[in-house]
Amino acid sequence: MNVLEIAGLTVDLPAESGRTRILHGVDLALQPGRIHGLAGESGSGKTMTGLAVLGLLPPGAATMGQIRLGSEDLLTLPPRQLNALRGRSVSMVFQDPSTSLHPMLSIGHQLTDHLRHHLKLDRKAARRRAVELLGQVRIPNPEEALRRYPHQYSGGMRQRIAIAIALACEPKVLIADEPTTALDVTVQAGVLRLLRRLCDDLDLAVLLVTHDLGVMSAIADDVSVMRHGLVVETGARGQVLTDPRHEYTRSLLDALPGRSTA
Ligand SMILES: Nc1ncnc2c1ncn2[C@@H]1O[C@H](COP(=O)(O)OP(=O)(O)OP(=O)(O)O)[C@@H](O)[C@H]1O
Repeated sequence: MNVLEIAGLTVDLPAESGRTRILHGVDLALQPGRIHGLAGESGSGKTMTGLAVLGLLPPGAATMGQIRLGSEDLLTLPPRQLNALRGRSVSMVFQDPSTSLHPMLSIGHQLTDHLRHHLKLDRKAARRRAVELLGQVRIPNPEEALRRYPHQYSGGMRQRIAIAIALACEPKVLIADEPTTALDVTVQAGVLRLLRRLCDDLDLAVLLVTHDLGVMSAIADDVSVMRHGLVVETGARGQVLTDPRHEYTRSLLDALPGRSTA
């Protein structure tokens, strides 16, 4: 069963000479408890696909197609309803956790604000839930962490905290856009394992945007490959990464060091 279904998504952005089409009819389906990797070269439209789901495309963007979440088409929802949905049913983790965490506010402040705003929890309940969330993403001493500030944590820990905030409202869908790209290689594996565990435990549907096929082969269940604003190949990870059908996927794999599908 698909929790999120993107069908024929096109996105036009304003350009000097009128409009430029950056997505040309993207099809993509996410299932609960599965990580769907979205690969492709820089500029192929991976990030724009994620932003379209969240209704966060650049100003002046025009869309066609459908993004179905349950019975709703996110592309036709009025802004207020889309706002309510964002961060609740669908949430996002970005490459650089310092862009999603406020440097001047304590971790507790940021987490409880989010919980009180979206879930209308009282102070005590929000605090309890915040401690639980920090434990879930394996932040040591969650009670104490509430009083600390983002700069007191390493990049990997900050990304875990950003993931905790993204999960605060128990979303059905998590979009993770290059979540480990800014991290040390040694820390990357831990964050990927965390995403895997959360996906399994919470039955989350995860869209993992990454240009790194190594990351993809480590944790994705399904893989889609984008090129020039289109998904050119979709399938189970094993099939796409070992027996690609599309020539472009083959060329991406052949470009990996020490690897050839020929
Ligand atoms: N704010 C913007 N205004 C206009 N065009 C944009 C904007 N942001 C991105 N684009 C264009 O949209 C296309 C898709 O970009 P997108 O960021 O989705 O690619 P990507 O696959 O995520 O690449 P990367 O791996 O480099 O992040 C590119 O051609 C890009 O130049």
